[in-house]
Amino acid sequence: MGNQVNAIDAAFQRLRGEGRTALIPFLTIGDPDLATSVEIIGALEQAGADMVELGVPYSDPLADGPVIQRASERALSNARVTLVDCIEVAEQSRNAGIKLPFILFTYYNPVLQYGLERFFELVTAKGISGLIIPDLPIEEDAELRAMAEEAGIHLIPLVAPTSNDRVKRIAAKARGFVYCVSSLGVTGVRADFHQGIDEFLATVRSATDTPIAVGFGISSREQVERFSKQVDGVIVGSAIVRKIEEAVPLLQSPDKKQEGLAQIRAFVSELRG
Ligand SMILES: O=P(O)(O)OC[C@@H](O)[C@@H](O)c1c[nH]c2ccccc12
Repeated sequence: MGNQVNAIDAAFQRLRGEGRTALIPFLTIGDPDLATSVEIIGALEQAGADMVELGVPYSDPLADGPVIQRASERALSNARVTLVDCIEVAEQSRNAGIKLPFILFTYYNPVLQYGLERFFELVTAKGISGLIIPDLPIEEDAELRAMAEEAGIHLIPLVAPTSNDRVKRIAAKARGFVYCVSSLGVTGVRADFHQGIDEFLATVRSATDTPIAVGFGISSREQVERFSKQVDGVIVGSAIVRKIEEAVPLLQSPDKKQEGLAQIRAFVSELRG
């Protein structure tokens, strides 16, 4: 896998040529069930998403606000979704013809429980191009980083407005993109962002040639546009997960599922503009 062009890099190159900013949705896999997650990923692609964060539900999502916490609870209670299930959803989505680059999003514990060696055997050649582990700081990620590089999977770091001098160290090692967290605190829709957000994004931009993306709190077209001038990608999670939550009754009734998927597609199309 080492010498192949990573799909995330290819996507950013294409977007740069088109003068566009990547729209990167996040969803919790297994919410409301595994088969529906494949269909939702298809709807995200149809709506114009450029890559997608596949969230592994976790019992203790410390960095998540109430919307994503509820999504994890639904996935864990309905289908007891595991790390393996999430990687199988990635594979099923590929087999369904979905081309989006996949970024596996997981807290560190499920990976540790599964075992690093086994984890990388599991994810290799399953169509996963990136990995985000929000609670694995660069000071502790050497072993996992080496294994990710070996597997041709980009370990995507997060930087927060408080990272200060760490920004340069984090950005220098970044692969895929640097995930710039727009605000302090947990995930969730916001009306405004960290007061120094513009300087922060400029600092990250000047610290690396790797693409940078911003996430946390983004829920509208105008917010996407506001950031599009400063970054290469915009990540939207809670606002989309909330739409999925609202659509769950439709998604779970066979004759109304398409209507539920259409609602999600319409919201993401609106974000994309
Ligand atoms: O939900 P928001 O505010 O749109 O932010 C993106 C976020 O959902 C996604 O990237 C994510 C989900 N869980 C996380 C935990 C930490 C950092 C980021 C995340």
